[in-house]
Amino acid sequence: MEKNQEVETKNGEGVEESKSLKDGSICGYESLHSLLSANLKPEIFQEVSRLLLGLNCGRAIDTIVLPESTKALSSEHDFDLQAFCFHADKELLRAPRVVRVGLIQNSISLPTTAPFLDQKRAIFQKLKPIIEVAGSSGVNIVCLQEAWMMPFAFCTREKRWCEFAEPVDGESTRFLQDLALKFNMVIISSILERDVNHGETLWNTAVIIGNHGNIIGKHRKNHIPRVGDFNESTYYMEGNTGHPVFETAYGKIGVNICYGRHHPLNWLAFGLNGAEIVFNPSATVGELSEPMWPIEARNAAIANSYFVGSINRVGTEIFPNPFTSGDGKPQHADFGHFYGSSHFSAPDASCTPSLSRNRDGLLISDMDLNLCRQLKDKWGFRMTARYEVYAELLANYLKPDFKPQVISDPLLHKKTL
Ligand SMILES: NC(=O)NCCC(=O)O
Repeated sequence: MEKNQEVETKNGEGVEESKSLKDGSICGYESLHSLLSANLKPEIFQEVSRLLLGLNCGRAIDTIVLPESTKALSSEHDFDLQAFCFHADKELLRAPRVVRVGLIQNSISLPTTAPFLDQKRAIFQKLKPIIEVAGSSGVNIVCLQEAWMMPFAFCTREKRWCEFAEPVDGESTRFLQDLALKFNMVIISSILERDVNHGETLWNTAVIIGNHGNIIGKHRKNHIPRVGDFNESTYYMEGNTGHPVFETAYGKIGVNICYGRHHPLNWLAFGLNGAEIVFNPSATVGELSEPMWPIEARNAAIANSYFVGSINRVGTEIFPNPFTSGDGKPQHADFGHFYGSSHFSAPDASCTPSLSRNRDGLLISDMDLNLCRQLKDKWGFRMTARYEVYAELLANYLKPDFKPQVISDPLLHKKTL
């Protein structure tokens, strides 16, 4: 996107007005990367990128040049399209295991006042060409954002939004199963689930659709936020599916749904179960979490020697009835801006630039999964970790009579003479 000229306007005091709050851009740029690239001298930009994005196999992360016809489709359907490649070192006894992975972020399509069925169908219609571009670009595994099939209405606390919930084999899954089969692609679909066999209970669930259009399994969100307007505990309970890793045709994958990314032990559990890629389908807003966003996933990728694919919703969703945040501030009708910025992190501490902060997008990356074991061999985190010590601490911590292990300076509470 071109630098938005409006950003130059000054307010009464001659202070540059921030456009970021108005259109979701960063001072008129779609992403931090595009802002830096447009404003820094090339040699300085290169050095800044090295520090911000790290190096993969000793050099800046490679981009993949996609065909012009693919780029034309992204223009036609107005979504950001970027493609990268994570390499691994060549091994003597193992062939490279390169998979192509995609992340899709999107805004909702119709206002939240439209009939529910129209809203859902409009999202399907918007996503189809993006998923098709992923499929025709050879993407093996694609992950959609959290609760992609509905507006993120959990801020409202209104129960009528529960109508969007679907069984694991419901309409949204069937829509994606056709695409998975057509493109021989694994699809991770994060939905609001209605478990009809257990009293119509609701869950926040990722459905893993195999490349033959089959349902491999599901995972339910482990950690439910109780922060800001994320009133999700009004709708569903903490998940009961553990930390499953799904062995697919293209590698072992796990799904750490949104708020689970703040819990290092949640990330660890997917790693202990052998995940090679963990997806983090999310819905989060700028004011609350943007400084955390580039750090947590990257840290998880480093600490657990796997790849992470982070996906965030995009846009501002406005609801019919205003609500308050219980903080004494005025009532409002939206969550704030979902800032997109989907990206990949690798076990060697490198990461891709982020997708747009204010537009739909498809991020593609090739990744050689051999990098996971290579980083385990290099850093040995699995060997240097002291699981038995942590296990003992956690077991003690869970006891009602737990006392924190604090050794106080004996002089601290002595009266001075
Ligand atoms: N959907 C969700 O869990 N959001 C919580 C906010 C955050 O974790 O940034």
